[in-house]
Amino acid sequence: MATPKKPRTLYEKIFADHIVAERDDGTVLLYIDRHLIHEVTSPQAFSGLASRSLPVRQPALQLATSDHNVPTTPRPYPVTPATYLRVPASRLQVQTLERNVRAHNIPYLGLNSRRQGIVHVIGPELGFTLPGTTIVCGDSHTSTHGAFGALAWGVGTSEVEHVLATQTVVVTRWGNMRVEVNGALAEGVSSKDLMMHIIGTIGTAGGTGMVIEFAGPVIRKLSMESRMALCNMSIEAGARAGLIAPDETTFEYVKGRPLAPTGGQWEEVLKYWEQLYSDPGAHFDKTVHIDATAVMPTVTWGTSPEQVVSITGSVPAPEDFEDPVKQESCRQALGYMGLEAGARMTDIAVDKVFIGSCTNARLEDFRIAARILRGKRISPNLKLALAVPGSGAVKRAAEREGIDAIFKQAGFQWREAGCSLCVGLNEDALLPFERCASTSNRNFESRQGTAGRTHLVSPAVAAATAIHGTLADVRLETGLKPQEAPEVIYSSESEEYIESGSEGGNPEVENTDQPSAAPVARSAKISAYSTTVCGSVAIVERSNIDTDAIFPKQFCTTIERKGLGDCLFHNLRYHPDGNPKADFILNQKKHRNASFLLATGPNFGCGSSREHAVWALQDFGFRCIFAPSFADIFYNNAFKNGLLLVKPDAALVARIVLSAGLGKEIQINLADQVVLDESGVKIGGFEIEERRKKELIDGMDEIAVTLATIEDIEEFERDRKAARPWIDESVRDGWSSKLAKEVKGWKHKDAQINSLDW
Ligand SMILES: CC(C)[C@@](O)(CC(=O)O)C(=O)O
Ligand code: SF4
Repeated sequence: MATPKKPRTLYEKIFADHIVAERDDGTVLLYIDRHLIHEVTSPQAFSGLASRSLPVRQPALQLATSDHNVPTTPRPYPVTPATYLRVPASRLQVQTLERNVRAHNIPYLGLNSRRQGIVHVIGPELGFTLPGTTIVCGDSHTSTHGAFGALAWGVGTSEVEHVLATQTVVVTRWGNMRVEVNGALAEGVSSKDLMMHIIGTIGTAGGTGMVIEFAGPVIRKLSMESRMALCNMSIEAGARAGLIAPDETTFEYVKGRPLAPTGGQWEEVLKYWEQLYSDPGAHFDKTVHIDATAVMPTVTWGTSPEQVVSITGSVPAPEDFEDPVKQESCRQALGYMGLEAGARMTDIAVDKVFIGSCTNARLEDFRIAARILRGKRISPNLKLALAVPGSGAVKRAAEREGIDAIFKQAGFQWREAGCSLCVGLNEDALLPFERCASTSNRNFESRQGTAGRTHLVSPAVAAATAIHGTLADVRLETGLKPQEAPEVIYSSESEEYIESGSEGGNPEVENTDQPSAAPVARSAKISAYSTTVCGSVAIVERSNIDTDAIFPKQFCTTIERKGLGDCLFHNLRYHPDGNPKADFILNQKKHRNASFLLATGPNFGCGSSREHAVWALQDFGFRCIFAPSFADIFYNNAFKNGLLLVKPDAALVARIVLSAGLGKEIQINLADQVVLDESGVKIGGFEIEERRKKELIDGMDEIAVTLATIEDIEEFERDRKAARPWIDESVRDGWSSKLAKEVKGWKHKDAQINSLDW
């Protein structure tokens, strides 16, 4: 009798189908079916490839677009980046991408394409995103694509280079987390509110090291667009990826999309996709139960996506939190946001309203907002109400329905597609101290503009807010009676919702005692870490130090990876006039050459995948960062560049703080895993995965290691072609026939989708 198969989670199933090789060091080489590329996180990867004279292994499995830097003002077609992009750095970044995609024959939807848009909006729209596939992008919101039952996650630029060269990435196995949502969402409450409620419940590090599968009756009822908004913000909960098992809603959405399988292959594919669910009895390391009925329109009051409150609530006070770290974060956030504890959310006046971003710039979002805006005018106190569709396709579809007219009549500006005010890399940005209700995903300090203040909201709340000029309860606007639910207090991780699995444990550190791989011939090693490192320690008393704080967005337009030290903590370090802030630690003479940074709060490096944060820390001179915990993408990025990250225990923190307080230096010896005081006396030890330690000490070149076993990839590609031919064929057919025809019919046909000669 055959032994029954161990029940597997959806994540485990997709993962298993993409294993190219399991390495002795516990890592897995995973095949990537789809790679999305944008202009901000790819230039350094392409230069890396060029310096090795390597080709892109699978051009047809890439999809590139320019989205972050592009102006959203009217486009004078045919658009020439040289004149349309007025900011030189942005122009250079877009032109660099265009040069790279041309050189490597990568499908590209640029400014002249009617399908150009935010990378996470166009992937699904085109049918590039398919259930059961693995998808990566140098962008943390790649989690969006998990809405289709695709294993999709954000990677850093080093990994982008690895994917371009090998169509694989090196990963460790992540944990399984299930967020089960029961009850029902009330009217006026969206998946965005639900996700902010979840983040408020589990915290911004609640999903660290985990893939979150969203399940339960509420999820099943959500449209694909709402599922995308939900999965999009999984990264704001710290998760590696968000996942929803595909179902009829998914298949319906995918069917007929230009790059989706067609004909007889569709039936074949469905058979495979219908197996994509977590088996009954599959093990989850952690399960969170959410009662959707308790969710109200939810908004953020602070500078971290976990700092949420329902729209009927008020701004909390530091004393409302038990945890001293949270108290301090609250104090800092209130100061930054210019808010008084106790103020009612609906009394907070805003200067700007933004409906857009990869979270909420899809047709459904604009339909919902239009229903509220119809026949109304925005409040006179608003300086700007901005509607930025996520893609050209969303824009045209909305225009066909007359949605643009409703927005314009209400006083909104109706723009061309792009990331826009989500990150303000183009000209759409907040001025200092301006307050914005934004449907985007990050309320980090200075994210939307230096010293700008962001409140994250749903599209419905954004529309109601635009009308009132203050944050507004959309349910009152639409005549809905707010449900009588007790207010949820998001004071600390609400343990009663969370159930731990029987095995539990930290997935990142599993397999640490595996032997390491034998050294392989290397060509471009990262810096070795073979000797004791000494230096002074700079202490930053903050939690959730996000990569927007470490490397502010205005510098993300660089195509360099060197010389970024001056950008480090720029907004905290310098006044807007460029003068250093005397009280910031790195401006104090003794810390200008600091080698160590100690963050006292958890979740260092959360948020964006920008590897620039690591490059800047290193360029400043930091060799090691101490923090209670790190966000996953940052953790990977750091080690891939040779930056040591250490999670010290409380005793070691105390000793380091003591040394720093006395103005003394410390030393770290990685080989022995010890921290020493200035005179060489041990003040503590630390844990580190064996493989990470070895890589740092020996130096490593991951691409060379993978290329040394290229036969494994070739073999996997042969097997994959036999077992799941649709994965490649659907994109090849789509690009060369359906989309090619469409591009020909398009009057601005100059070079939008590269001529692909497959
Ligand atoms: C590239 C960058 C601006 C980014 O899109 C990257 C990311 O989220 O990983 C962001 O939103 O911070
Ligand atoms: S989070 Fe904002 S900047 Fe990043 S991809 Fe999404 S829309 Fe663009």
